[in-house]
Amino acid sequence: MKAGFVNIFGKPNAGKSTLLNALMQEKLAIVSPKVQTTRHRIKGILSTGDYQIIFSDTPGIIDPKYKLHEKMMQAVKSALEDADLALLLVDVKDDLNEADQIFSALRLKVPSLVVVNKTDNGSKEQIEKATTFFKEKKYAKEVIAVSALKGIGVAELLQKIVGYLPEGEPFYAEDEISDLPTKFFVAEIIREKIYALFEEEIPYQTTVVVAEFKQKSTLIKIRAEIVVQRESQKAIIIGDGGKMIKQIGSMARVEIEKFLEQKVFLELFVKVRPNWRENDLYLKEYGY
Ligand SMILES: Nc1nc2c(ncn2[C@@H]2O[C@H](COP(=O)(O)OP(=O)(O)OP(=O)(O)O)[C@@H](O)[C@H]2O)c(=O)[nH]1
Repeated sequence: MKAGFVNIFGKPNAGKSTLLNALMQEKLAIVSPKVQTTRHRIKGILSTGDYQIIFSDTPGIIDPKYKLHEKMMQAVKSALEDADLALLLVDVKDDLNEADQIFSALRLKVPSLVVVNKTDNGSKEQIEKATTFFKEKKYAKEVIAVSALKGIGVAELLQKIVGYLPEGEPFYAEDEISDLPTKFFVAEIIREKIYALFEEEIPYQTTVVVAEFKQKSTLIKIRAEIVVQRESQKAIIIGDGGKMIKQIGSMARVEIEKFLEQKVFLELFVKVRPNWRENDLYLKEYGY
């Protein structure tokens, strides 16, 4: 039996969450075309009869600009210290030198595999160039090209990962897929819909908290709060005659029901918490 911890690093938008979901064959991490969608370390636990891998998706590596960013980077740093293997993810079209600088600066002590992602989106030459480039780097044990989105190369990557895991007993029960509470995933699904429905700034000003999660006879009643920084943002989230918040609610409900495999009654409220991104108490309350 093999068991170990694998952490996924990379710049915002490299496709870390998509790769985690592809490896897990389950949607755990939310995905959006906007950068900095992931704010926490999300663990996905993949168990078979032969191995258990505990994957951890990290927020993209960035320079902290506000306190929420600092918390996000602490999540990256804490991930550096506790893995058996690191996956360094890079978009095939990214600036390779810049990615190299970021990966070198991590000073990883654990073995790492460079994963060149989005091969469906790159030419043969680009894929080869990126692969050759990273093969020469000291920190790269191996370089693997994948498309997380299309699932190309993901099974091969999984095989390689297992090869680097230490022998050991599983850390979690076989039916656990994450160490994060269900409430967290529900809030994340709602947050994903906000990323999908709103332009530029709104998603970054917003967080979601599940205030109530109750099993009633035939359904689960969920009350969630969408937290924004200003009244004007509240008005945008609600929309004309409540149009937008209804849309968030109906999109999120469909997906939450799929995730929980149960009928859900979802109530959404918007709360204004001035400057929550800079406030330690709020950040703590919202799980950062
Ligand atoms: N074409 C293509 N797009 C991909 C692939 N993997 C991810 N994407 C897209 O890239 C965007 C970012 O993907 P995410 O998985 O959210 O990226 P991330 O690295 O977790 O991003 P952060 O949360 O900002 O750190 C999304 O629009 C994905 O659909 C891929 O293999 N091919």
